[in-house]
Amino acid sequence: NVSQLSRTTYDFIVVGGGTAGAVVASRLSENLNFKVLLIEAGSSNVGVTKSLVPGLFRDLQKSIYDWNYTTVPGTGIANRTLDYPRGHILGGTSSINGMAYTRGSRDDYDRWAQVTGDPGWSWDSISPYFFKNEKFLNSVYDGNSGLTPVSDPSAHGFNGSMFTGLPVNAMTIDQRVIQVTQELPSIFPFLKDINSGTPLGVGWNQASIGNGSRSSSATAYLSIAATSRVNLDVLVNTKVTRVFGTLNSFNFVQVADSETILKANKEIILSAGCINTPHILLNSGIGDETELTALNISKILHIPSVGKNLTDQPKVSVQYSVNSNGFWDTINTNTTLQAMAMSLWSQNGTGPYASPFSNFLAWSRLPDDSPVISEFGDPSPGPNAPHIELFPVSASSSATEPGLVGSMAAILLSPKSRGSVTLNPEDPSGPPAVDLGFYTSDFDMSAMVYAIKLAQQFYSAKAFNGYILQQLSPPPNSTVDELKAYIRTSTTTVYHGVTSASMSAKGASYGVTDPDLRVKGANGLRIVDASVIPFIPAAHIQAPVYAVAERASDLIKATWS
Ligand SMILES: Cc1cc2nc3c(=O)[nH]c(=O)nc-3n(C[C@H](O)[C@H](O)[C@H](O)COP(=O)(O)OP(=O)(O)OC[C@H]3O[C@@H](n4cnc5c(N)ncnc54)[C@H](O)[C@@H]3O)c2cc1C
Repeated sequence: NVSQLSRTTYDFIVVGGGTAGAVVASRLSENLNFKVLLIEAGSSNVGVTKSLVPGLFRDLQKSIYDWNYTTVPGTGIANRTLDYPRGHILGGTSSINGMAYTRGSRDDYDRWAQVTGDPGWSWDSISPYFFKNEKFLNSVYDGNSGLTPVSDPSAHGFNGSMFTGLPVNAMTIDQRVIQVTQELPSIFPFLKDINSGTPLGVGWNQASIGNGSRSSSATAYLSIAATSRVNLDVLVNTKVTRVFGTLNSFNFVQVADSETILKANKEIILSAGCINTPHILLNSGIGDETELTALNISKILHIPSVGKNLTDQPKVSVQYSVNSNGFWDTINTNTTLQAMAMSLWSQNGTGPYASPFSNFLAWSRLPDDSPVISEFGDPSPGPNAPHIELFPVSASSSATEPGLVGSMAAILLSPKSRGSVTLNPEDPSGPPAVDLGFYTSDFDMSAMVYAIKLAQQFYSAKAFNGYILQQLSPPPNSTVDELKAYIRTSTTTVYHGVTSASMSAKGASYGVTDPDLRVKGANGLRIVDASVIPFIPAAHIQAPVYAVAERASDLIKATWS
């Protein structure tokens, strides 16, 4: 609580104790001369058991641990709205996410370096930060099929902060997935390690789970730092409403429901995530001047890119009836099994609840001679980067429709479409308008049609004979137009929003921060979270965010040491 703080002036104030913010606060407070304040709008993660149990991660959505955003109706998705969860708890979205831990391709980061003019963002430069983030655990897989999940040890850190590892529970289709890589190696080659920098093929999933429990930025970076360092204060249940100061020294923070103004002598670091960081900036008068004026917000800095270019990856599911109960559906439909799973997890972190949603991820590129690329161009950063991700799940894509169903999620990793975060004119300080812009680019729609066909190819391998009975949705033999209609009416998202306050090259006429993540034109204000990512990587986003936060911490320390 603000009134309990022993001081109101710090060296650094980190706004948002989420994935990135917890890392930055923890790393900065390693220097005992720095007084650091971390402000989180949500509650503490301590005692929130559901956040620790991997198999219960969906229960955190639409709870008090979620900001509960909803997108605006999307023209490309049949005017539907989508839920847009964001973590409202220490650890932020890393405390509620699906825990897949993937870095993307080396080409993704080399493009970041190229567009920002900073070689420090290249794959070779940022890789040490991936290693610094992770403590890869050798886990034991419980399958009796003779399979052993594999990874490449040279691609991993073993002494970092956050637990990562391979699957521990055998799932119904594991053996068949491996058979697909043997049967169709030219389309679905086996990939030894999904985090090697060249993620093309089918590999064992890696997740931010250790000893059966979720590892979040709060459990990994804050639990020890916050309790043992007198130079780090953590405020929870405290919402920052705006930041202000002079352009030479942007160093004051205002919070809701308090008269107290907090001051950062050195820097304010905004880590409120891809929706709330632009929301705070806009409410602070940093954004497009015309749009701010229309909302009666005094312009402090004209930066038109604030809230623009929001990028996310659309997801569609292909569903099948299958002849045996899948791993998750068996549990999701049976309360006795659920109680047993919880009991096993509570005793020693084992059992089905110690698992993420899928044991495999598959990545693929559109062929070089694809008509989709010749017609619309190639938005991917290079030949090592997949356009499509598939993850096969031995369950329905929706926990609310369980049964004898298997599904394949098809994700477009390299969308061309862009959305936005804008203030609600009726209530600028209330929830912003989140527009994902899905399928406003024709590339995305055509690439998603290809992705569905790729998913069908996967499950039509002989390896699935005797398991897959019938394609349920989209209807088998759908025409391209029917597939497009299915895509529009069933697309959801993987919640990987980035780029809403992007970094760009020094002196660039677009972008919000310089490559060192300082807001252009405002001394003392930095952004460190998913918003600054200049192009979405072919990845689930937490590992990239962790690497950004680790590097940013070093940049900030170097500035002030
Ligand atoms: C349901 C779901 C599943 C996902 N699954 C995966 C997955 O399996 N793998 C993966 O890699 N990624 C996944 N993601 C995405 C990934 O977790 C996020 O992209 C990433 O964690 C974002 O990190 P961040 O630091 O930018 O923001 P966050 O982690 O969201 O941190 C922002 C923090 O700031 C706080 N905050 C916001 N506004 C204020 C304010 N005004 N005042 C004070 N505090 C504030 C928030 O409460 C939050 O704690 C998933 C996301 C969701 C929603």
